Amino acid sequence: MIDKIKEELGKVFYPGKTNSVIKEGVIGNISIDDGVASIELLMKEDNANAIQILQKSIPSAIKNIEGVKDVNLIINLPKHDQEPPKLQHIRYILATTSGKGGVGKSTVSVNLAISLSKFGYKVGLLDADIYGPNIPRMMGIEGVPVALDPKNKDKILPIVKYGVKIISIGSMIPKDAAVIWRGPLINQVIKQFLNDVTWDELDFLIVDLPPGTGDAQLTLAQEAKVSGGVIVTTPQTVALDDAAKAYDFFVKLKVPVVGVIENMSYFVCPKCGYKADIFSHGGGKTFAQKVKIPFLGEIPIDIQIREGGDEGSPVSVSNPDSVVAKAFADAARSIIETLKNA
Ligand SMILES: Nc1ncnc2c1ncn2[C@@H]1O[C@H](COP(=O)(O)OP(=O)(O)OP(=O)(O)O)[C@@H](O)[C@H]1O
Repeated sequence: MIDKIKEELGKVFYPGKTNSVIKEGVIGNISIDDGVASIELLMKEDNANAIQILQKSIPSAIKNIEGVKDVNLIINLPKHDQEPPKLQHIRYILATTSGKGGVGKSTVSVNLAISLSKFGYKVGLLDADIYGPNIPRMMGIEGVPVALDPKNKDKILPIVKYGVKIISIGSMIPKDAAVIWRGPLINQVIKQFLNDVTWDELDFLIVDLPPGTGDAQLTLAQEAKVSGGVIVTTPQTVALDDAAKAYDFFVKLKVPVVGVIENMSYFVCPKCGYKADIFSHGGGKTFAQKVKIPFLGEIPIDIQIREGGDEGSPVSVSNPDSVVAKAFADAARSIIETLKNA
């Protein structure tokens, strides 16, 4: 069967090249165990676009071979001799990510940032979701333009709201403008947001990454030493499958993962108190236990969260004593503990 797999892989083009993945030399070990074909992908370049294409094209090329029930693609990124630099003025960089979109990653980022700021820490929030920058709306700074730093015209001043210093591409482009970003531009924006913003001294910089395993993740991990990755997921299987991929990518990028947070974990009817597990329940905790990382808690589906996000007044500000605001604060506390013990 392995010969047949090799034959099929010989027909899969390496993205942007005229050679197959076999000829490009990016296929490592191939094995079969109980119908699951494990294929090692030995990337020679940090090319998130190529990885994303191959994550689809390789499994689809071999999944119809007789006897193949499933495909497990093991991605190896190229080795970098140099460690990413530690940004001296920032004590901890936290990166929030999710496998799937719309699971509440930005909601978690803003509420963690506000919780940390309320504990007395100096906090920055970098919106690296270049394709869908939601942070300005959620933090109530939509339409507020960024300004150059009068003390250093090469730098941009972050916008301060709820005690958090914020930078987002959403503050630099007209609202509703559709932006087409290619990999190198995304890299450039993230580099500039890290280095050309007057953050001053920060205890925490929270980086809200786009969903998935793309250029933003790669660039961040190369440009700065990330202290901890936070995975946000909803409890249903499709979201958890993608969360596992996001976790795997952090591991490949040598980003220590400080925990998983299960958002939209359950719903309690405000009228009758009935608890419904709309998207199932508990998968985030099970996943955290499986890969041995801290579980940061369950955030219920709550109308205050959605309203707070839409109105630019996150629940940690508008209703700090609510169950959900306390859950975000508890998650922030767990992260601090993990970082202190690292
Ligand atoms: N626990 C929750 N209860 C109710 N609404 C929520 C909850 N979490 C998030 N939402 C709402 O769901 C929507 C998506 O959330 P959010 O933008 O945080 O997701 P995301 O994962 O960052 O999405 P994207 O894929 O755009 O990056 C928002 O309207 C938000 O207010």
